[in-house]
Amino acid sequence: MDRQPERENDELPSPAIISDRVLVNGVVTPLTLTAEGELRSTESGRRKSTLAKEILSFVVEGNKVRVKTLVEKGGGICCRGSAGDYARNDFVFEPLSDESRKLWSDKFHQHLVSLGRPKKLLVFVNPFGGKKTARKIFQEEVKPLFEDANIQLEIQETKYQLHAKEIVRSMDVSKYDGIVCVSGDGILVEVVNGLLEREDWKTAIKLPIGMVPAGSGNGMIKSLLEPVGLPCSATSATISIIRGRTRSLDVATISQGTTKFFSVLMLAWGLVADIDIESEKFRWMGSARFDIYGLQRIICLRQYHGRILFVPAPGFESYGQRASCSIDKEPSGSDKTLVYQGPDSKLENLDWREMKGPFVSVWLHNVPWGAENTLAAPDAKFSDGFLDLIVMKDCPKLALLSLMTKLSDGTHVQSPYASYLKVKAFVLEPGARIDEPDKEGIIDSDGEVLARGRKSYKCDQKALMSYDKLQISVDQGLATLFSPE
Ligand SMILES: Nc1ncnc2c1ncn2[C@@H]1O[C@H](COP(=O)(O)OP(=O)(O)OP(=O)(O)O)[C@@H](O)[C@H]1O
Repeated sequence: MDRQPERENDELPSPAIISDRVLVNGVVTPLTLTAEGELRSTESGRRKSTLAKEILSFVVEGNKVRVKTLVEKGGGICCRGSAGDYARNDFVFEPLSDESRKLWSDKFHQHLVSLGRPKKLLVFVNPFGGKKTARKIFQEEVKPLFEDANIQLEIQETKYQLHAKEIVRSMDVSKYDGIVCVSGDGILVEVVNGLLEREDWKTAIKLPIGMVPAGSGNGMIKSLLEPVGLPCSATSATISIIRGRTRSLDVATISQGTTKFFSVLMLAWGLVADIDIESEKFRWMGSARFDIYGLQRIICLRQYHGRILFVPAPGFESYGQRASCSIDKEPSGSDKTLVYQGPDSKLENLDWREMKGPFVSVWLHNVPWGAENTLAAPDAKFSDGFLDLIVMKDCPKLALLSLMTKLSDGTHVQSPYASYLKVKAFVLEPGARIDEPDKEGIIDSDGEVLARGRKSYKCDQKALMSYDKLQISVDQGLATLFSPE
């Protein structure tokens, strides 16, 4: 049976920027550049086919015009309509006259300028992150796309821990339209902390940050790409950066006295922190280390004394009990007041609630995905001004095991053993282990160990904070990310 010619666009047509008859492979073909940036060929005004979803750049080569474009991967009849990944493709055509060539060239130029794409980016590549493939990913998948889009790059490989933060703290931010991290989430956190430790942090933190997944924890980019149906791939991430769309991101300030850490992903204490950090010793297992060590931690389950206090978001006021004591006023920033000190909110005046231990796990999340396979906080939003809090108190081991398997689709938060709520501010008062009271735990934020308690894993190593009370408040939409939408 004859297949009818495919009508790609039964939806409302996008207006044309330019429509003209041109030569394609020696055949006169009607060609249209739409306002949405698609290149289409149109025959008899009826049959349409999309030749390119997006234009990266163009060059005039003699009589011909070469357009560097993106096409939907596997596009065509079988994959039509799926929000798939993209592939690079060159499309060459020959306008029928000099005037026509000039017109096409002007229209392409105007179109590309109108998109407001970044022109110059500082790119961090962490050759050490994840499976140590960042350099290869950058060279083979990322750099060619940026080059095709005529985006100027300044490339900086990170040479040691906190190298990216050091550079960001003193760089000339006015030279760039954004910072790109070809890494895991660790470099993103360094960049945010570096920007907020500058005297000009108010403007610096508005510089858009882009992520290209090349680490073992790629929670931020997964959180950006997954909701729009894009795969968590270097190509999708790079295209999102080229397009130049941005969204704002909440930043949480974790403080202990005058010591501060700025977090964009999560804070964990108890089971999740113990698995995250202590499983390091099984690094050779790859990502299986979390499952294997997780299993061990559940079989020999630890519970911790302690207390959490929180300011619930509207609608979550029934969680916990009214706080039995007031919150101390934060010490003001002493001699370092030039750098960012956290949000201005007067925490001591808010309506605090509390939960008392023992706790199995306390987990705060800023964005939905903690890693590519962990939908930690399915309701988390990038800039709602709240953190999602997941608390596990007493929980049978079998139920905990089944919860572990639900992390991949986020249904663990529906468990009767989990409390899942949104908070505006939070205080953690971590205590000792129930079974061995001379031992304490670990507090982990964005993959960094913030505090190591007495006799905890690698407790002889220095950490930023002590295993003691710490306070968290959220600054709504403080940072900016390159985003697919
Ligand atoms: N050249 C380097 N050598 C060692 N460490 C580095 C180097 N460059 C950066 N780092 C550190 O590597 C850490 C992890 O980086 P990143 O987030 O890119 O990878 P990851 O694989 O997701 O992290 P992890 O392996 O810790 O889970 C960062 O905290 C950063 O400070």
